Order: sequence, then structure tokens, then C-alpha cells
Amino acid sequence: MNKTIAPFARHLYVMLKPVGSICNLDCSYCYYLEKENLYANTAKHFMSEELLERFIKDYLRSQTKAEVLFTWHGGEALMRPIKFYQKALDLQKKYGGGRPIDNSIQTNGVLLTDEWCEFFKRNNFLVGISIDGPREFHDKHRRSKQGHSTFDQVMRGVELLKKHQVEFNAMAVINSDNVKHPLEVYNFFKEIGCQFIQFSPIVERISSNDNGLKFSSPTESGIAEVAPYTVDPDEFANFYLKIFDEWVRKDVGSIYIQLFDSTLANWVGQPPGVCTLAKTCGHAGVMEFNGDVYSCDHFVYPEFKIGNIYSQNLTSMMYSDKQQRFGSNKFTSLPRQCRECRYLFACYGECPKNRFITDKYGEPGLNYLCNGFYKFFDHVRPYMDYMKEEYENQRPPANVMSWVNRGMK
Ligand SMILES: C[S@@+](CC[C@H](N)C(=O)[O-])C[C@H]1O[C@@H](n2cnc3c(N)ncnc32)[C@H](O)[C@@H]1O
Ligand code: SF4
Ligand code: SF4
Ligand code: SF4
Repeated sequence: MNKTIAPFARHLYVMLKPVGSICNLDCSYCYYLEKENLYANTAKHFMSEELLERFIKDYLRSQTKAEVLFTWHGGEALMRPIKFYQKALDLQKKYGGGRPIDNSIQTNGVLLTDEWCEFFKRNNFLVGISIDGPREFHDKHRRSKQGHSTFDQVMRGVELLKKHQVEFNAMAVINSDNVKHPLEVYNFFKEIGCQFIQFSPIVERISSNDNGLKFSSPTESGIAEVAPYTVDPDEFANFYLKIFDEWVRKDVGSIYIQLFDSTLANWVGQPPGVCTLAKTCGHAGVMEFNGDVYSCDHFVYPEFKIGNIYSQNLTSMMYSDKQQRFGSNKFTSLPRQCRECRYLFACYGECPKNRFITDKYGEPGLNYLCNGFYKFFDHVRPYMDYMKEEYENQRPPANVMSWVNRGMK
């Protein structure tokens, strides 16, 4: 089984929200918590077993490849009991026709127990656990509903995952605080024995609409109110540069950082495995607790709803004109600065969610983090060129470490 959650390499992929956006924590920057307001008139935000069965049957039927990936997401997916997931596994078996099925679950880690970990190990789940680095950075934003620290609980969760040898990776946001401490954050993950790290930058704007959602929908234009924890593009570049310089000397082949892997993949002409750096997207939808399906986890806004599984099947929603346009738009809407950029092949304008500034020609739709990405690609170029050559000559790209350490670069 793959050790990173790379759903975007799939043809048709829909992640699930078994408790909608309900969560036991109150992270300051969370884009998903407020989705509760989209369903303000629904008393219970949890997926029924009847809907679970409908989804599993349809999802398995719509796959074009033998291997199938289910992802359980939230809100906090561990707020459903183990028996809910056991039921899901039984249904996967019932409708799977013997095909290989993987499950991944994303969690804040606070509710992990021996029992959960035994269940994950037994059923080969890949667990994504959210930690923002050492205690002071983690606790700054990831707090309980009562405002308490969660660091110790999450670390206890990590220890349980390790004790039961559950495959896990770490999800860490890069925000305006931890971005200033790249090596402390990187070394922390190495010290806790985490080999697979996905960093995701916070880029949020405060909405001026009164639709009950605090964060701007990607369709709102303008930069005026960037949320305070949003990462600065230059600091974002510096964060990755510092970590890259450490990684390329010591850790290639032993620590996996999603951006580095995906960049190398684009450099050698392979699919990057992450939607944000692909030419197009749109094959990764999300289904809410009531069967509503949206274009993407970061586009859960009324205007990006593509249907409901009670009235349409997944194939017709995911291959609808609306969803196909959503996906191709990632490329077709790029502003001139991107179209002319030497790193277009590696970046593709990153995620459309973050494209709300104007480019140097005055065209709208440039990525807020453009400057940061450009600096990153410019910095890693010689190393990527070297690793590409090794790869193309059937030698391990990890040879880059001895090249760098011999002072060749
Ligand atoms: C919405 S949470 C849901 C799963 C689970 N509750 C957790 O925290 O892992 C999924 C991931 O999104 C990250 N996240 C939350 N708000 C974000 C934002 N505004 N931008 C980028 N990532 C964010 C979280 O840190 C977490 O790793
Ligand atoms: S734990 Fe996850 S869903 Fe809950 S508030 Fe934090 S980021 Fe959001
Ligand atoms: S909109 Fe962004 S996060 Fe969503 S699928 Fe496209 S690139 Fe990925
Ligand atoms: S680095 Fe900037 S200009 Fe180049 S493709 Fe990315 S967002 Fe566009």
C-alpha cells in the first residue's frame, strides 16, 4: 500500500464526511468547521448506514481501475464509532467483488485509542494525523472547544499508532507562526519518527458576504482581508528552502515531503500525485453526510455543489460538464504570467483556490503564493536537474546527497 495519501492520482475519487464538519476541536484556521452553517436546518450531521451502503455500491461500480481508495475525512472522522467503519468494510467486501481496496482516514489524533489502532492495523488503514510541529506552534492554533492545549493528546495518539505499527503520515499546515521556524518544524517530525510529511499552506481570506461562512469563496475576488494566520509568500519560500537544503544533504530516500516528491515527478514528466501541481484537477470530489457532492474539499460552497447521490450517481456528477469545466479551468484560466512562466510545468498555477491576485500584466487569477513557488522552483532547479538525470539513467535520485556533500553544487 502507498504510504502517502495520493487520491488525486485516481480517475474518480470522492472523499467522505461521515460526521460532516462536526469536530471535537476548534482550530483557529479551520476551513471546514464552518461548513456546519450550510446545513443549519439539519439536526444531526452524521451519515446514515443506508447512505453509506448507497455510496459504497455506487463508488465501487464507478471505478475504472481495479484498486479503489476510500478516504474518511471531516470534521473529525473518529467521532463515529469503530462499528461504523466495520460496517463500511463489510460493505466494501460485499460490493467489491474481490478487488483491492485501501482505506485512509484523516484525524486530529485526539480520540485515538489502543482499540482504534488495533482496528486500523488489522484492516490496513493509512492514518493521516494533523500536527503543526512542536508544542508551541501546534497549540497556538489547534485547541479544544474549551480553548485547551491538544499537543499532549495528539502525541499520545502518535505513540499509539507507532506502538501498533499503523502506517501514518503527518499533515501540518504552514501558517504565519510556524513558517518562521522551518528547521524546528522539520526536525520535530524527524524526532517523532515521521517519515511522510504533507505540509499545506494556509491561504484564507475573510469574507464580506453574509452567507454564514467566514472564509471567502474562491469566486470572490480581491485580497483585502487576508486572514491573520495566512502564510506570507516570501516566508513560505524560505520555509521550504531551508527544509530542502537540509533534506537534500541528509534525507533523500528516507524522509518524504510531498512538495519535493511531486516536484521531482513533474521534473521527470510523471504525474505529480498531488492535484495542486497537476495541469488539471477535478477528479477528487467530496460527499457530505447527507449525500451532497461538491467539486473539491476546498470548494464546499453552494455554487460548487454538483448534485446529490439520492438523485444522481457519482459517475454522472463527477463527469458532468460542470465538474469537467471545474477541472480544466485549473489550466485554461491561468493568467499570462503563468502561461509564460519557466516553471509552468512544475507549478501550473497551483490551486485555483489561492488565485486571487493580479499578475504583472494586470490580469486577474494569479496565485497569492506565486512569488513563493517561483523562488522555491528556482532554488531547487539544479538539484532537480541532477535527480532527473540519475532517474533517467536508472540510478537512485538519492545520489544527489553525495553530489551535494562532495561540494559539486
Ligand atoms: C479539515 S481537517 C479534517 C480532518 C481532521 N479533523 C484533522 O484535523 O486532521 C483536514 C486537514 O486540513 C487542515 N486544515 C485546516 N484548515 C486549513 C486551512 N484553512 N488551509 C489548509 N489546511 C487546513 C487541517 O490541519 C487538517 O490537516
Ligand atoms: S481538528 Fe480538523 S476539522 Fe477539527 S477544527 Fe481542527 S482542522 Fe478543523
Ligand atoms: S481546486 Fe485545488 S485542492 Fe481542489 S482539486 Fe483543484 S487543485 Fe486540488
Ligand atoms: S510560479 Fe507563479 S507564475 Fe509560475 S506557474 Fe506558478 S503561480 Fe504561475
